[in-house]
Amino acid sequence: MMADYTVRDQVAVIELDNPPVNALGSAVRAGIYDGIRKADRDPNIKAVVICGKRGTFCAGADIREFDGGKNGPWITDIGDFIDNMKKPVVAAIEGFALGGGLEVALFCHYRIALKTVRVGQPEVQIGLLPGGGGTIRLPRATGLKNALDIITTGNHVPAEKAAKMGIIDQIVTGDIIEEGIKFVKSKCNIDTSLVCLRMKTVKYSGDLDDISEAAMTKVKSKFKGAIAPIVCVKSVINSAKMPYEKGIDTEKEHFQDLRHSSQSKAMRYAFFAERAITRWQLPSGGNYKTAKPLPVKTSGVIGAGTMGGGIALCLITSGIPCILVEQNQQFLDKGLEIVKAQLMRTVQLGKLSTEQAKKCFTMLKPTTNIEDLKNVDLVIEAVYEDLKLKREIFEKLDRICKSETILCTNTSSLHIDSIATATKRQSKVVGTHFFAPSYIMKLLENIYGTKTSAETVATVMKLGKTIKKVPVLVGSCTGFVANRMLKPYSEEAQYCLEEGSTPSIVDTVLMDFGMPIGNFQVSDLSGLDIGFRIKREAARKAGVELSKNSRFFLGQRNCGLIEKLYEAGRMGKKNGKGWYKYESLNGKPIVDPEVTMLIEEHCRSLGIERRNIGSQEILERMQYAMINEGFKILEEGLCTMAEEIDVIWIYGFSWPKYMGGPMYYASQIGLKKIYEKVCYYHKTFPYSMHWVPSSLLAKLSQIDLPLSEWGDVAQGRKLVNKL
Ligand SMILES: CCC/C=C/C(=O)SCCNC(=O)CCNC(=O)[C@H](O)C(C)(C)COP(=O)([O-])OP(=O)([O-])OC[C@H]1O[C@@H](n2cnc3c(N)ncnc32)[C@H](O)[C@@H]1OP(=O)([O-])[O-]
Repeated sequence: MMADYTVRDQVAVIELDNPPVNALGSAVRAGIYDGIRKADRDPNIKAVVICGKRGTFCAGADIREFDGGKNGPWITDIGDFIDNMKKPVVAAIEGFALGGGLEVALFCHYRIALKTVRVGQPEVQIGLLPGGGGTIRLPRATGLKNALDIITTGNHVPAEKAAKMGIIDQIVTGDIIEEGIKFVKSKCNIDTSLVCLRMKTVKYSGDLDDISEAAMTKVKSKFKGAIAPIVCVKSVINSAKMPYEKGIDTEKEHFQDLRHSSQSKAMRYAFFAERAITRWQLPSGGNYKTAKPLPVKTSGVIGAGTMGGGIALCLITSGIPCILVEQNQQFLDKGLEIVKAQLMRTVQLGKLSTEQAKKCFTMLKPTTNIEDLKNVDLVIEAVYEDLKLKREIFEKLDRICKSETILCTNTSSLHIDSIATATKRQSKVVGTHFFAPSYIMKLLENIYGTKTSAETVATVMKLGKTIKKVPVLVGSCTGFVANRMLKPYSEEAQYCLEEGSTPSIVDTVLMDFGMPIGNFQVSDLSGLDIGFRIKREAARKAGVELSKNSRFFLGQRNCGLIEKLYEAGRMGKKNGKGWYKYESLNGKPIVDPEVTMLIEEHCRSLGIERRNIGSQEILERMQYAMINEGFKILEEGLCTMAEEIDVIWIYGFSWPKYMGGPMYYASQIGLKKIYEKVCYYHKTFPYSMHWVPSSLLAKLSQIDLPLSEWGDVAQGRKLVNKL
C-alpha cells in the first residue's frame, strides 16, 4: 500500500507515500481508504491525520494512470466514508495540495497547513475538471466566485490566501504531523457533521444564471477553443443548483468524458513533454545529470531596446541584479522608460505590489560603460542582428569580464560559433533566444555552439527556470528551431495569397484551428520592414538583386508581396497599415481593399491565375511544410526529441496546448498521410525546398512508433529492423 499507517498518541497517522509528489494512484487511494476504515474500526483510535511524505501532501491524481483503466476506490469513496465518520479527520498539509490532493483534503473535516503551502485545482490545465468532488465541495468551502476562479484558471493559491478564503482552517508552524495530532485531538468532542462540507450550502450573491453566463463568457474568450473550462463552469454551477449527490455524480460523468477527450490527451502529453525536455543532452555527451550549473548572482544585459529591456526585467523581477548597458545616455533613458512602463503594467495586473516593483527597480543599474560588466556572473547581449557588431561586443566582453563569466547572445538566427569565435572562451558562449515581448513570452531557446560546455548549458537551463521561462536546448543552425520552422509556415501563407486567398481568410483558418492570432496579424505586429530587411540582407549576401517581380529568389519560389507592401509604405501596425489597416495602435485589424487590389495586381502582372483555396489546403500547406521541417531538424540532431519541438511551438508561438504541438498533431493525423501529402506538394510546388520530404519522415511513415521514440530513431539510439 502506498500510504503508511502508524499510530501516535491514539491518533492514526496516514502518510501518502508515492515518490516524487505522492500522486494519488490507485494504490495510494486504496491505502488511504484502508487506513481510514482501520482507524474507524479501532476503538483505541480517537482521530486521524492524513499527510504526505517527503515534504509534500499530494500533487493530485497520477496523470499517467488516466490512459489506462486502473481500478481501486475513487476519491469520492474515500470522501463518503470520512463524511460518515464520528472521529475527526484532519489534512495536515505541507508542500502542495493540488488536484485530487486538495479534493482529499476537502473531504477531511479540517485542513491545517504550513505557510509555504500552495493549494489548487490545476486539472483544467490538462483538459480535465476536478473529478473527485472538487467542483462540488470547493464552492462549499469558499463560495461560488472563488471556486469558479480557482477551478477555471487552475492557478495555485498560497496558504495564507487560502485560509482567508476558508479553504484552510489554520496556518501552523513546526512539524506538520505533530501539529496535525495536536489540532485534531482538540476537535474530538466536536460533532463532525457540523464541519462536514457536504452539509454546507454554497454561498453566492446575485442570480445564478447571470453568474453562470458571465463565467461562460469569460472562459470562452480567455481559453478560446478549450472544452474543459466550459465543463468546469457547468459543474461548479451545479454545486449550487443540484443536491450534493447529484452534483457529485454529474461531475464524475463530466470527468470521464473529458478524460477520454482528444484535448485532454494532448494536454497530458504536453505536461510530460515539458518535463521530458529538462532531460537535455549534448552531442559531446554532457547532460542534465552530470553537468552542474554555475551560480548566477549578478547579471548584465547589453542593449536597452524592447528586447534587452524586457530581458533585464525578467532578471530583476526574479531577484537577479542586472547592469543594463547602452551605447549612449539617450538610448539608455529610453530603455529605462520601457522597463518602468512594463513594471507599472505588472503592478496594474496585480502581479507585483508597488513596493515590490520599487525594490526590483533598485536592482537595475543603468550604465553607458561596458567596463561595468567586469564582475558579473553572466551577460546577455541583446543588440540588433548584426554579426559584425555582435562579434565586436563579444571580443570586448571577453577582455573585460572575469574568466568565469558566461556570455550569452540573444540572436534569433546567427550561428553561435560565428559569434563565439570572437572570444577565447568559446566553452562559455551560448545562445539565449528570447521571444518578443521578452518579458511575457515563456519560451527561451538555448542554443549550444560546437564548443559550449555542459556546465554553461546547465547554467542557462537553470537560469531559464529561475526567470520563469520554459528553456529548451537546441543545436545551432540558421533560425534555430523556432524560426527555421516558422519560415516555411509563413512562406506557404504568402503563396496561398498569390494563388487566390486573402490575409483575413488565412488568418481566420489559423484562428479557427486554435492559434490565438493569424500569420498576417503577427507579421503586422513585428513590422513588415523586418521581413523585407531579412530578404534584402539574404540578397546582399548572395550578391543578387531582390526583385519584387521575380517568381524566383536564390533558386527557389519567391513571393514579392512583402516587397510591394513595403514599397507602398505599409510597415505594419506601427504605422496603421500592413496586411490590414488599423485605426489606432491598439486597434483591431481591418480588411483593407487596397491590399486586396495590390495582391490582385501582383497576380495579374505575373500571370498567376487565382483560384479558390479551401481552408483544409491552407492549413495543410502551412502546417505540413513546417512539420516536414521539424523532422529535418530531428534528423540533423538539432533537437534530441520531438517533444522539444512541440514545447517550442506551444510557448514560442502559442500553438494551442489542447492540440499538443505540431509533432504531436502529426502523430494524431498519422505520419503516412503527412508523408504522402508532403510528397504531393513537393510534386506540385517543385521550386519550394521546404517540400523536399524529410528522410526521417519517410522512414517513420512506414512503421508505427510512438512520438517519444522518433528522436531515438533519428539519432540511431533505436534501430528498427524494417528501416
Ligand atoms: C481522480 C480524480 C480527479 C483528479 C484529477 C487530478 O488530480 S489531475 C492532476 C492534478 N494535478 C496537477 O496537475 C499537478 C501536476 N504537477 C505539478 O504541477 C508539478 O509537478 C508540481 C507543482 C507538483 C511540482 O513541480 P516541480 O517543478 O517541483 O516538479 P515537476 O513538475 O518536475 O514534477 C516532478 C516529477 O513528478 C511528476 N509528476 C508531478 N505531478 C504528477 C502527477 N500528478 N501525476 C504523475 N506524475 C506527476 C513529474 O512528471 C515529474 O516526473 P519526472 O519528469 O521527474 O519523471
